[in-house]
Amino acid sequence: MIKTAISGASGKMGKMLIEAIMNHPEFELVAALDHAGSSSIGQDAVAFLGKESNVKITADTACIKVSGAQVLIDFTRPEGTVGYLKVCGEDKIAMVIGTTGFSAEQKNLIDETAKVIPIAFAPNMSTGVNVTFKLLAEAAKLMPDYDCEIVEMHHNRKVDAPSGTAVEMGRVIAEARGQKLEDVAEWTRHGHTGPRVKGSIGFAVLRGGDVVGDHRVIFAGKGERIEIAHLSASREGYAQGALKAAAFLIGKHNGLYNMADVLGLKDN
Ligand SMILES: NC(=O)C1=CN([C@@H]2O[C@H](COP(=O)(O)OP(=O)(O)OC[C@H]3O[C@@H](n4cnc5c(N)ncnc54)[C@H](OP(=O)(O)O)[C@@H]3O)[C@@H](O)[C@H]2O)C=CC1
Ligand SMILES: O=C(O)C1=N[C@H](C(=O)O)C[C@H](O)C1
Repeated sequence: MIKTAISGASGKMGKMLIEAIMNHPEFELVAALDHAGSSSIGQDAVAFLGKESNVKITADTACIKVSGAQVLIDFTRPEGTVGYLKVCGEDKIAMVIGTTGFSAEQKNLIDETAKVIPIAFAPNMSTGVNVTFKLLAEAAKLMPDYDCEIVEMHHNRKVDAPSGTAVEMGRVIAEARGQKLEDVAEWTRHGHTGPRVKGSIGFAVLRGGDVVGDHRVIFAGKGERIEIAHLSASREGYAQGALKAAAFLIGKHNGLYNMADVLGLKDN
């Protein structure tokens, strides 16, 4: 059994992960965390499923080690992840990080912590999105002159934009074209923008309702367009991917891994 701790236990992904663990024969929930101000502190971690367990949601990060957790799965906020990185780095506990919206400095901290523990870090843990990254790299190479635009839509509670997935799609496309995303990204357009900058990658962000996560990449050329889209109908795929990542980390050397490593999608 893989002894697993979940942070952000009362969040949308936290609950999805706890449910996935309860239904998985190889995983055991040993700790559930949330931030000190959360109204969930002290509640049974599986109460939302109408069940009872001996795991109560706590803000006390010491419980990760005390519970015997082998891995912490974190879907929270960057500032929360930073705190958990410190604890897991000190206590030598592997981490799966699904949180998005990190600054360059915070990403650097993930890189540094991966020198002392194994970390799987990905803005999207679904198989479909990670296969889509590969399709996008191929499309970008085959259509170097096509205008590329990335459109994403998410629910009205999402706090970071563009989504981590959309940014990663942009990075994959830019790198396939031998560019750096920061050099070619058009993050927003408003007012008299002038004509489209050749070679740029444009982003459009939509927010509304309970949309789980839609990503559409458009390659537009003369008289034609190719669109590659991924649509999530539930969070199940993200949770199952995170459990695959957690299982992958057990026994792995320190280092930073992504879902291509976990799913065996790396080019040889
Ligand atoms: N990699 C992937 O496949 C996916 C990534 N994500 C990312 O995961 C993250 C969480 O998404 P989601 O579950 O939808 O978000 P939610 O807001 O539903 O859940 C986040 C959880 O983290 C808690 N939290 C907030 N601030 C902190 C903090 N400083 N320290 C610790 N915990 C904190 C929240 O508490 P409270 O509710 O009290 O604020 C809540 O319990 C986002 O960054 C999202 O983009 C989401 C889906 C898939
Ligand atoms: O916040 C979300 O909901 C999601 N966040 C991730 C992202 O920013 O890419 C993954 C997915 O799109 C859902």
